[in-house]
Amino acid sequence: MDEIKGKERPGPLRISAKIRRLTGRAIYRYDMITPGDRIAVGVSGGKDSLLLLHILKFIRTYSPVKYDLQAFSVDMTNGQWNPAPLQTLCDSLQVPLHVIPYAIEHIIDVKREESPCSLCANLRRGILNAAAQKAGCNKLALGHNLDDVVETGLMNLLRNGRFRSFQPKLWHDRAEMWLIRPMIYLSEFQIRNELHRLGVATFQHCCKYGADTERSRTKSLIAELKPRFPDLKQSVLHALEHHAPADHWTATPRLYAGVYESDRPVSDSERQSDL
Ligand SMILES: Nc1ncnc2c1ncn2[C@@H]1O[C@H](COP(=O)(O)OP(=O)(O)OP(=O)(O)O)[C@@H](O)[C@H]1O
Repeated sequence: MDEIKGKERPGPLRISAKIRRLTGRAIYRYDMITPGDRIAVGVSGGKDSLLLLHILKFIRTYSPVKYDLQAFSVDMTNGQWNPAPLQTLCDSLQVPLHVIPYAIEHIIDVKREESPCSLCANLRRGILNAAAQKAGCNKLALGHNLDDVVETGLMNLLRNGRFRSFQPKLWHDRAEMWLIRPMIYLSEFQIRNELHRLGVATFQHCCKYGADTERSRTKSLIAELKPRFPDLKQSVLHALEHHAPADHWTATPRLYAGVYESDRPVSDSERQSDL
């Protein structure tokens, strides 16, 4: 159980103006939602995705753009996680819930994976895409927040030498599905505060790999830097959104052994940079 405690209340909760504004900005700027969308929300029972579900449900009550919502939860323990609290919440919001049991933890254990978070996220995405497509959805909404954006950007920069983070909106060819991330402008702090204010409890099972990962180490690094660079997260976000072509270093293309330097094959580690 997460530390946020509270009680469930029926119906959509009234989301604060600031949270609505920041979510609305992301949705508008990246054209995330259009009339008639059938949106699958990936819900883990954790803080981000629970707030995302509440936000999308609430926005729907007043937005002229009408869309359908369904919740999808991958049970990574393959049946040992209790989905009852999530079911109760979804019933109160009148959002259909699909629980998909899958032995992701077992797969990670067996593979002795070096970067379990990356494998887990990829497996989960595939499972969610397939389930959402089967249920007739055309978009999958995930609860990545501003901290996730910044951590991913810095991890890629420091580990892979490329400054990039995940996209706010992305087309998945194989699943024929849009992936949208409406919470990219919300910090973890704002999300926790909003859940406290709303009195929403979280009920995510704990990941045994969560404590010591590349992401948790990057989080600590950002916390260390924060006193010296109070605007660090906004600066990283700004850099991602305003990368100017004029900032590129444009080398003169040269042939090496018949291959242009710019056409050289991309290595595996570079390819895995979308953590
Ligand atoms: N087991 C799951 N089932 C369905 N969707 C999931 C699951 N785990 C994560 N997601 C989706 O992917 C997003 C990013 O996952 P991540 O592992 O980064 O979780 P997180 O930052 O802890 O988010 P949350 O607080 O929602 O668990 C989540 O916000 C959620 O939308």
